[in-house]
Amino acid sequence: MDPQNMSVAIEDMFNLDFSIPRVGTPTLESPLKDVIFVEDSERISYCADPTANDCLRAKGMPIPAFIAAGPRRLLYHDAAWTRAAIVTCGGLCPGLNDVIKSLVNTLYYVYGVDNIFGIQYGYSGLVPSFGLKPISLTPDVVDAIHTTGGTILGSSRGEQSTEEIVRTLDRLNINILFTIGGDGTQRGAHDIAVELKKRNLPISVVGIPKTIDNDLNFMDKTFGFETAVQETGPIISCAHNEAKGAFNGIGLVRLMGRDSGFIAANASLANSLVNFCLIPEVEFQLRGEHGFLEALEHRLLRKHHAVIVVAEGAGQNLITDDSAPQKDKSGNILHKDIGLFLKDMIIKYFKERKIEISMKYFDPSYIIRSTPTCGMDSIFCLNLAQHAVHAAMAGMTDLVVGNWQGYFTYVPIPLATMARRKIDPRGQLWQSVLLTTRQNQDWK
Ligand SMILES: Nc1ncnc2c1ncn2[C@@H]1O[C@H](COP(=O)(O)OP(=O)(O)O)[C@@H](O)[C@H]1O
Ligand SMILES: O=P(O)(O)OC[C@H]1O[C@](O)(COP(=O)(O)O)[C@@H](O)[C@@H]1O
Ligand SMILES: [Mg+2]
Repeated sequence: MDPQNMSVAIEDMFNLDFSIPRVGTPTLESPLKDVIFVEDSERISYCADPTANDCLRAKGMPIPAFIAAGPRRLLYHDAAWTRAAIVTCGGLCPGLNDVIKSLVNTLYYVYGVDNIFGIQYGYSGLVPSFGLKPISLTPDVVDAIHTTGGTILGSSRGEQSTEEIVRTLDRLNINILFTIGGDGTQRGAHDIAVELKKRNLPISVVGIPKTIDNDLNFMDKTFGFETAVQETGPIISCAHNEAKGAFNGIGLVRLMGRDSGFIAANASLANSLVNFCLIPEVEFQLRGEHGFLEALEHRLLRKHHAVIVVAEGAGQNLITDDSAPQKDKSGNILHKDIGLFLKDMIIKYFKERKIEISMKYFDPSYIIRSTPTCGMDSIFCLNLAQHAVHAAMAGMTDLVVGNWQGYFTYVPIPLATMARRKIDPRGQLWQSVLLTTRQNQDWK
């Protein structure tokens, strides 16, 4: 089993439905030549261990497995008549433009779809009262967009009426909607797919999962994550330089990670200059024998410098101000700022102890997420988009493209969004962070 994935209990795995719905029966011969078509019966097992699967088989139990991604021999949508729309929602993430470009190129060059529309500013672009007209997308328009960060379509948060979105898709004669976004976006995409089914409208809704926090379920990684980790390199290096450049220097770096600390944990491994990594999944105390501040003091006495990486969702239980919890327009809880809180607490603690320190604080969150992708991530975006187009043309709907143990998969949206993926404190990733930072050496 995935040692990092605590979110879905193994006993619940057997009750899950891995099948992907279709908007209709595919009957059209695919125009693709010289490719290896994938049958719907081809599966990617959830559990990589063949012995475990044999055990399940022997007991007559179902083997949890994803439908394999890839081109289908028979299509539902007729390329000549197909009108496809692409929307990007939620926060920015490296790779949005790579995905848009690859969707357009695959639709246009591989399948021959030449009516492709970009929906502006997220789901608001599908609500007429916002007055945002779809823009026409061609290979020429998207030619070099992968070299810039952000999204050429714009994005947004905030609730929009599913009925209105569906009415717009119907009025625009859209056959396929590609939704590039995180858990919120894909929940919205599922609502759209349900409403389309209710109205008997054969429009495929296919998601490409975006989350810089890497917290979507049933996928090993999401696009942009690798770039985000890479982008932390120069910043952590600067924090280290600042920390070493002064007696008792402290470099404190706050990274994104609302509820899951994957960026912070992986950044601590990729840049093994980090001495303390704090994540939402592992609670800690500030003061007392087992407190973080005592541990930091212990470290400073030994080495006279320290680099701390804190994920934005870490230590929320420590911030006990009376202000009401805040939410963003999409209903996501806005965490209190653990970075600034820790900075103040550290300064106060050492002042009380009359120990001179030099505190340097870094918050690179928006710098990291608005950059273009790095090499492997660009390839990942390209592949995700190609598989999204294969699924859509075959008439599949209500799915996101995933990647599981190196294989591309089609994941039903309700599965991908049923729970948030988090770091298992007993799993290999966190254990490796502890071995690398050796933070428990100071932190008893
Ligand atoms: N539970 C939900 N059901 C339907 N739509 C949702 C839901 N949560 C968010 N959305 C919509 O999806 C869009 C993006 O959601 P958001 O949470 O901001 O970003 P992300 O997709 O990155 O999680 C917003 O327009 C939001 O209204
Ligand atoms: O400031 P914004 O635009 O609301 O976005 C910030 C949030 O977006 C996130 O990056 C999550 O976005 P993802 O959907 O990409 O996972 C959080 O880590 C962060 O709190
Ligand atoms: Mg989200």
